[in-house]
Amino acid sequence: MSFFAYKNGEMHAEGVALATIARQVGTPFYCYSAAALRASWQEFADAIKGTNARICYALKANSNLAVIKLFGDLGAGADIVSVGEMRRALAAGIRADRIVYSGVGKKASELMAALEAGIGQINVESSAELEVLNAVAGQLGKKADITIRVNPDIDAGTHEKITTGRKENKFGIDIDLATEAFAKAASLPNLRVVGVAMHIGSQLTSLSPYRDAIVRVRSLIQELRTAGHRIDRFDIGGGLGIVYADEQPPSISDFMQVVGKETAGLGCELTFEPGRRLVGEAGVLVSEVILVKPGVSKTFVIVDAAMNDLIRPTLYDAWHDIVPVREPRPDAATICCDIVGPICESGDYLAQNRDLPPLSAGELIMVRSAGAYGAVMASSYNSRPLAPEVIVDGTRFAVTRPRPTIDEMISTERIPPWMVQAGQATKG
Ligand SMILES: Cc1ncc(COP(=O)(O)O)c(C=O)c1O
Ligand SMILES: N[C@@H](CCCC[NH3+])C(=O)O
Repeated sequence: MSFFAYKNGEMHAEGVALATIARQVGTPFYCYSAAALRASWQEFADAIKGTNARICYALKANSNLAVIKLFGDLGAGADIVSVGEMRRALAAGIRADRIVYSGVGKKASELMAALEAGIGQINVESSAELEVLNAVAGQLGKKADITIRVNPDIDAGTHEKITTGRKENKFGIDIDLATEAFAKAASLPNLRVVGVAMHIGSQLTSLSPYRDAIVRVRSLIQELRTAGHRIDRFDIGGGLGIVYADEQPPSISDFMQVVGKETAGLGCELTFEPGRRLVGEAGVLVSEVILVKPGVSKTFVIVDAAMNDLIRPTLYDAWHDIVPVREPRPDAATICCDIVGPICESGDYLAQNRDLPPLSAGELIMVRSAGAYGAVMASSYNSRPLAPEVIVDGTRFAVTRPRPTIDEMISTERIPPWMVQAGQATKG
């Protein structure tokens, strides 16, 4: 079921026409469907029913407070990678003990903030981090519950910039060095090892890398137990893919079956950290055509969303489906065009060589599957205000993060006093 569909010739998010939102909020804007978010959550919830497993939503995919709150209310914990994300999870009402803190480079000050807040699990990724965390926990008179994230050296078969489980990637401790790390952790008085973690990459469309990685980590768990370590939790990470073009990602229930089969008999509580799969298809980016520029070799449709709003096309050569907000006639001719933004970079495009019905200035377009790694990766390059975020729920909609004004963007900056004085002197 699509939560973004044409009704009466106009693209709607659930019961709200995108053109209505555009009139009120301006363009570009991100729009999320609450029903779509609930539906993707439900798929996970159904698949883990009756098992010893929990879902910690990976905030990095979309850290909009309303989105986090929606999942939190449905029972999600959170997977965070910074104190900023921790603050967001807590502000949205997720209990600290349901938060897992991942990340390859946590600073002592961040670890301290996490322990002070009572974060439930810290996934440690290096021997150096074990020592720092032990020292910080000691200062606070606390014992930190940790897992050690291992790097199982498995090719996830995804884009090279978002694969994380090969030994040449910076993440986790090499599985071959893991026993040493666990022994070290056990010797540190302020740490309590509760399990093992992995995360092999993002936008995975095949289950075999998960299977292969779990098989490796499973034998590690058995070895660790033989060596006397208590391993109660197995954090599988996130990574499940979504549809951008014609991918066929596995269903959540097939994924859970594979995980269930490969972890059977281990007696571990499982943690899943899905991000993209929960939010990706539940969000779109809406933009207005500024002008159309026919060229000698191609036609450029210049829109008011740019690489600063959605960086995925230029960063990962990612393909996002783009459709006009006003439904084209079924027999409408198409033209091949590049959909580009106003930024001063040739890499500023949302799509290249795309066949679309002819578009004209003032028309709206919708970029699909933009709910994950869209707004969170936006910048204000070229001093462009961050696009606002809107959530639709049935026939209601609300702006959850407004567009900042230019004044708000520049008002926190300061010109050093000596420059102000020098300027006055020059003028004088
Ligand atoms: C440790 C960890 N967990 C979870 C995720 C979420 O990944 P995804 O959005 O692909 O589900 C990531 C990002 O890839 C991650 O680094
Ligand atoms: N930012 C990436 C995903 C990175 C996953 C984080 N470890 C994307 O847009 O596909």
